[in-house]
Amino acid sequence: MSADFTGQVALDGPSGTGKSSVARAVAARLGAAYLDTGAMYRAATVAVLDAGVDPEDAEAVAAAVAAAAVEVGTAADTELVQVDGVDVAVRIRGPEVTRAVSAVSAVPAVRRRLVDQQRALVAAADAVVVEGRDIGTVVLPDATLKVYLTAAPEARAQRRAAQLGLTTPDEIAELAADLRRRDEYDSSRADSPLRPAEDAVVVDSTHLDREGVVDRVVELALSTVGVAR
Ligand SMILES: Nc1ncnc2c1ncn2[C@@H]1O[C@H](COP(=O)(O)OP(=O)(O)O)[C@@H](O)[C@H]1O
Ligand SMILES: Nc1ccn([C@@H]2O[C@H](COP(=O)(O)OP(=O)(O)O)[C@@H](O)[C@H]2O)c(=O)n1
Repeated sequence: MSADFTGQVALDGPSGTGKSSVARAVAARLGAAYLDTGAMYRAATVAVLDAGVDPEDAEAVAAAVAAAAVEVGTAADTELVQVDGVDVAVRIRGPEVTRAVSAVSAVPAVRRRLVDQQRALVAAADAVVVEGRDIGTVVLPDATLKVYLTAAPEARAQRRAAQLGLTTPDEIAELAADLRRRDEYDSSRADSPLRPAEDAVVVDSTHLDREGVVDRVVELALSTVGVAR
């Protein structure tokens, strides 16, 4: 049994490496809460699009996000994502939001607002798994365990295509291009770029199945139990 883990697991990495599915399963195994910070940036993007704002207009983006109430749940077995009380759990995964989310999440005022919210949610939990891009580097620099998930670009594109039910070569090429564009945007932005924390354990999931990655992260988390930090 693994009920005795307390603390925070930070799980970072680029798109399609398995963060969401692994983080949820690890949280369930550890009896921990789960926080999907990408869902928060996606929900903020819904607010920006609904306000009719250009996602590249940083000032207008910051104002639109400041005026919206973004709410996410922290249970591993349900997905609650709301903007101003409206359920957007399905909409945040659509192509319109995916295209605009990197521009919205590069705006420092947006990040400050959501990071404050993320830290408050984390503080309310004895044990929590938090996934994103900057959890180990910025949001929780003292996390109990930091894992950085990687996978070969082809594997990531294939997984995402299967998840979205895309089959034609054109659709898959467009998706691979979108992953490259977001990798580049997220890694090169000035505020909180995507990169592994110095003390993160890097796990390459290219040749591991999902359960293999979950086992590895749970094992790493349990190895921290009883270890003073
Ligand atoms: N190790 C793995 N091998 C194969 N497929 C995986 C693996 N990990 C996750 N997946 C699948 O890949 C897709 C993308 O995973 P997801 O957790 O959404 O990634 P991320 O949150 O990093 O974007 C999902 O359909 C998921 O079930
Ligand atoms: N902690 C985080 C999480 C996500 N993001 C941004 O939000 C976008 C969507 O995150 P996500 O985790 O839902 O993306 P996928 O990996 O599911 O495609 C990323 O491409 C980043 O631009 C971020 O900047 N910081």
